Amino acid sequence: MVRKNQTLGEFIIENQAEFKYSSGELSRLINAIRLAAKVVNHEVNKAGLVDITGAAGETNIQGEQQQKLDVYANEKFIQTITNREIVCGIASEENDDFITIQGQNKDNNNKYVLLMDPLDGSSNIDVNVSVGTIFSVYRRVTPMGQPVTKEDFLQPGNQQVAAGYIVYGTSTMLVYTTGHGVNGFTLNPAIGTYYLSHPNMRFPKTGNIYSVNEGNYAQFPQGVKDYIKYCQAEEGDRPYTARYIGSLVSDFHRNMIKGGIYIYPKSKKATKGKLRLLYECNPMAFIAEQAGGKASDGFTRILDIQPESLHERVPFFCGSEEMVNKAEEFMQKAE
Ligand SMILES: O=P(O)(O)OC[C@H]1O[C@](O)(COP(=O)(O)O)[C@@H](O)[C@@H]1O
Ligand SMILES: [Mg+2]
Ligand SMILES: [Mg+2]
Repeated sequence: MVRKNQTLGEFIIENQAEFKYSSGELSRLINAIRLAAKVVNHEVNKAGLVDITGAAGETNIQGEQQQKLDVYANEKFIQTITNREIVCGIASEENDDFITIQGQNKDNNNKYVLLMDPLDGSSNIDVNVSVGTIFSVYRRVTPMGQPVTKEDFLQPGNQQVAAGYIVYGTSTMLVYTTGHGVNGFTLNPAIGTYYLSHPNMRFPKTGNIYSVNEGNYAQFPQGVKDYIKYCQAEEGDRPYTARYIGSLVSDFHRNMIKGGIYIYPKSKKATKGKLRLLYECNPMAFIAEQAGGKASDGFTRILDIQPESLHERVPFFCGSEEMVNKAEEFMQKAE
């Protein structure tokens, strides 16, 4: 049941009651994510002060320089969720391999695995531009009691039981779905409580915003070049407006509210695109579809792609349904 300004805690409890067989584990997991996000939010708000600025000095498996806030957020989410024994495994952008979580009695009786991008939009941390956290949850496929395996993480996105993101922007919001629509909660920092500020979020069917890093234009596939030219043409309701923050979460959030499309295509330097299927594209695609939007790699529905490795990348076209359809049309035509 949805009531405006309901707190996130109330929403979780009231919505769990709707699922007769629910054991409360997913609710406890969302609660733990809510808590970890508050801790990380506190540090994000200090970005710019010496101790939290700049590189951490390590390179992650993506070959990217880890920022101090990448490492901090990763540790806080893993710690908060491990301490509460709610999942049997965690995979993160910042960890080479998945982590097995055992209960106090060394058992493996938790049924969910969590995949996450602890800090999204890392290039924006030190320049005071909004960043985020992205998460995705699956039921394990291996039998209870056994340690998790890669198979528990390499599930197609259409098997997700929950997905969401936190955007640390002008305000801090937690937006998530459990497959029954998308709801957004804004944090009141004075009292540390999230309130339901955006019930039942929906992507407008179309819009006039396109988000793509045009600096890579020369390297883009012909279909993407043609679609960008289409967006810029002086015809009908075009030209559209170009908006690109460089934080997937923030660009997605704006486009979900105003109507728009975000594209991170493959290019000569990024032959598979840049974004990671498991903890960036799958969760955002699940949210997009639950909000009436669409997500593909230009041809195939993101949620139907069978993952092969933890950190694999895919091209990403996501946003208002009619705009993604149009972009796909150009991709197919240029094939
Ligand atoms: O600077 P580029 O190549 O446009 O890439 C920006 C994209 O990369 C990302 O920063 C990748 O995410 P991380 O910051 O989590 O690595 C996205 O948030 C963003 O949309
Ligand atoms: Mg990211
Ligand atoms: Mg990241």
